[in-house]
Amino acid sequence: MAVALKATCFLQLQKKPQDNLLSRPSNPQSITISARTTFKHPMAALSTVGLAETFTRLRKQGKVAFIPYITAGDPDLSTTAEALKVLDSCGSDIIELGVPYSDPLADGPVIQAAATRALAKGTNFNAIMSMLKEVVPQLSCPLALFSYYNPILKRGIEKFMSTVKDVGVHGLVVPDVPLEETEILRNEAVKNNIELVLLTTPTTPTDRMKAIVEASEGFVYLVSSVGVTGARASVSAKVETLLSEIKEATSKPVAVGFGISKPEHVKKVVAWGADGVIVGSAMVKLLGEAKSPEEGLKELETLTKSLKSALL
Ligand SMILES: O=P(O)(O)OC[C@@H](O)[C@@H](O)c1c[nH]c2ccccc12
Repeated sequence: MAVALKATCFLQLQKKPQDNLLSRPSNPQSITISARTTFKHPMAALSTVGLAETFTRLRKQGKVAFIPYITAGDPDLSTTAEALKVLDSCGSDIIELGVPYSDPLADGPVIQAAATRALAKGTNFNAIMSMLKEVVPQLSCPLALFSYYNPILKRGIEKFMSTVKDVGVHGLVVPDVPLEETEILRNEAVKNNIELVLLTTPTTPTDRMKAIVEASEGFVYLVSSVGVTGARASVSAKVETLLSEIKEATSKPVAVGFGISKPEHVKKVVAWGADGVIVGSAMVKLLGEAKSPEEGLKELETLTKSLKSALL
């Protein structure tokens, strides 16, 4: 609703731009437009809101963030572009987009297979960036890029960060960067106004968890269970304790991922106090294993709506 309201306000302001550029809109909910503002796309101004700000807005509304993950280029990049729009229009609050990698150590069979298919199709970082340059201005929710550490080092941290920023990405998740090396990554991320999200797990020692939540930007990613990504029959009850321990250490929002694939999983994690729920493998499976891209997109929409409705 809030996004629709803001979009409506924004579109109203758009009606006669020459009248609105300098006037102060009467409705305090409307966005104040300065003479310097240039309009790329009616929703473009909305996508300038980052991860932390998104959580702040949702917290004020008493809402929990719905955060889907998909692998770029699976089944192909044009379907990825459409999937981002579907996920956005179905009410995703943040979207995680994975850069396919040949050695995805933290991923289970579903996302590993997606990465293999995407790489086999020739998906590469530059092609993903070109796609995002077109698609991000059409999204109303922020994007968090998912990449393993090695491709970032190979491209050069500075170059990687500035390229990602240029296409309008707000966040970055690097699941395999050692905490000791996040400082370098964080410095470059901050320079480019990118929010570097760090992960804590059920086996992370308390002191290390505290250092992670202290350094994490945007939100804290709580990995719900040991092992790799993949839909589970149920979400570990340990998440409840882990969430309260983290919330004692920080007021930053905490989103839970790994294994979440059904509405009942979402309800449980919300009841335990999560600020966001992350769903990856269940989404990736639908997109990558469907008979056609169109069918995959339809199934993606159905699953997103059913999981999102569990949040309301
Ligand atoms: O796939 P799952 O079990 O729904 O978990 C989310 C996960 O896919 C996504 O956040 C993710 C994709 N690749 C990762 C690697 C490490 C940690 C997390 C991830």
